[in-house]
Amino acid sequence: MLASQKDFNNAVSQVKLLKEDPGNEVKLKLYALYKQATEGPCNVPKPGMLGFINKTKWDAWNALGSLSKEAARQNYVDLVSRLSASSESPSPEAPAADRKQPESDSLVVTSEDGITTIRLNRPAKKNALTTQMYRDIIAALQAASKDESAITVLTGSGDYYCSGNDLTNFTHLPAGGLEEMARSAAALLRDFVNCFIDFPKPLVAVVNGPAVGISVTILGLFDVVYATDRASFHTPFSHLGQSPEGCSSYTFPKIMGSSKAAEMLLFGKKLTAQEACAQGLVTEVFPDGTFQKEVWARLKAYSKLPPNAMRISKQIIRNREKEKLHAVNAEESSVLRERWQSDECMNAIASFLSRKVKL
Ligand SMILES: CCCCCCCCCC/C=C/CC(=O)SCCNC(=O)CCNC(=O)[C@H](O)C(C)(C)COP(=O)(O)OP(=O)(O)OC[C@H]1O[C@@H](n2cnc3c(N)ncnc32)[C@H](O)[C@@H]1OP(=O)(O)O
Repeated sequence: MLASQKDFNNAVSQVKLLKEDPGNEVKLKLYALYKQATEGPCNVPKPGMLGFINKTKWDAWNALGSLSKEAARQNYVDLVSRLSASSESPSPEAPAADRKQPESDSLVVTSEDGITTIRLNRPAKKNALTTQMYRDIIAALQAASKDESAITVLTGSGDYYCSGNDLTNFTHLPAGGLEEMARSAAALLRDFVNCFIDFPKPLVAVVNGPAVGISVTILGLFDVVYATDRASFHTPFSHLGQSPEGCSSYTFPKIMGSSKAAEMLLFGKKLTAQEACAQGLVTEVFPDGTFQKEVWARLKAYSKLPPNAMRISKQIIRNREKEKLHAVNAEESSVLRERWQSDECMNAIASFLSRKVKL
C-alpha cells in the first residue's frame, strides 16, 4: 500500500526536525518529490539561464517525468524515513568488534580483510528466509553500510545459496488474520528490498548453490554476482500464485530483455548458472571445485582498492535509478499484498507444506 496523505504530511513535518543538514543534493531531491507529490509532473516554464537556483530546482522536478503523485509521495516518505534513521544513528563507523550480532543463528555476519560477509546459515532448510532472517539481514546491511569494510558479500552455508521465502512464514496467522499478515509481510518486504537499493558500497553475491525466489530477484540490485557451476536460478512465482519482487519486474527486463525476463518471471523457467551468465544476471561462473578459493582470492584483492573511490563510482552508476527502483519496490510489494490473500497463493503454499508439490 502506498503512503497516505497523512504519512506524507508527517514526513513534511519530520524534515524540519532533522538533526543534520542532509546536503544540497538530497534537499533538491526532497524538493522535486514534494512538487511532484503535491502538483504532479512539472508544468511550469523552464527558468532562464540567469535564475541558476530556480533552474536547478526546475530540472530536478522535471526529471521526475510522469511519476505519479502517489509514487512521489511514497518516495518522499521513504527518503525522509531513511534520513531520520541515519541522523539518529549514534556513530558513522561501527567497527566489526562492536557489531550487534543477528538475533538468530540463521545468519552469521563476519568482517575480515576489508570484507563484511553476511552468510545465510540454515542449510537444513536450504537457507529459506524466515521473518527473523529478513530483519537480521536489514540490520546487517545497515551496519555494513557504516563499518570499515570496503566490500559486502551475501552468501549461503551448505549446498544451497537460498530457497527463497520460507513458506511457513505464511502459516503463523496474527490476530488480524490473513489481511494483517499480508500487510505486515508487504511492509517487511519493502524495507528489506529498500536496503539493497540504497546500499552504498560494492555488494557482491557469492552464489554457492541453487537460488530460488527472492534470493534470485534481488540479484539485479547487486553490483557483482559470482556463481558456482552448480547454481541454478529459479523464480517460480506463477506456480506459487505470486508475482515478482526485489525490483525484478524492472531490473530483469533491463538486464536480459523482456522476453527472457518473461520466461523466468511468468513461466518460472529455471536457468543454469551458464545461462544466467549469458543473460547478464551472473557476472562469472566458476567450477564448483575451485569456486570458494578463486572467488575469495579475487574479492580480497578487490577489497584493497580505495573504498571511497568504489563508493563514489557505485553512486554514479546507481543513483539515477534509485527513485525509480523505490517506486517499483513499493508497487511490487503492494501487488504481492493482494496476491498473498488469493486462493491461488494459499493453495500453492498448502500444497508445498503438505509435501504434495516440490518446485
Ligand atoms: C507476517 C509474515 C511475514 C512474512 C515475511 C516475508 C515477506 C517477504 C516475502 C518475499 C517473497 C518471496 C517469494 C519467494 O521467495 S518464492 C520462492 C519460495 N520458495 C520455494 O517455493 C521453494 C520451496 N522448496 C522446494 O521446492 C524444495 O525444498 C527445494 C528448494 C527445491 C529443495 O528440494 P530438496 O529435495 O533438495 O530438499 P527438501 O525439499 O527436502 O528441503 C529440505 C528441507 O528444507 C525445507 N525447505 C526448503 N525450502 C523451503 C522453503 N522455501 N520454505 C520452507 N521450507 C523449505 C523443506 O521443507 C525440507 O524440510 P524438512 O526437512 O523439514 O522436510
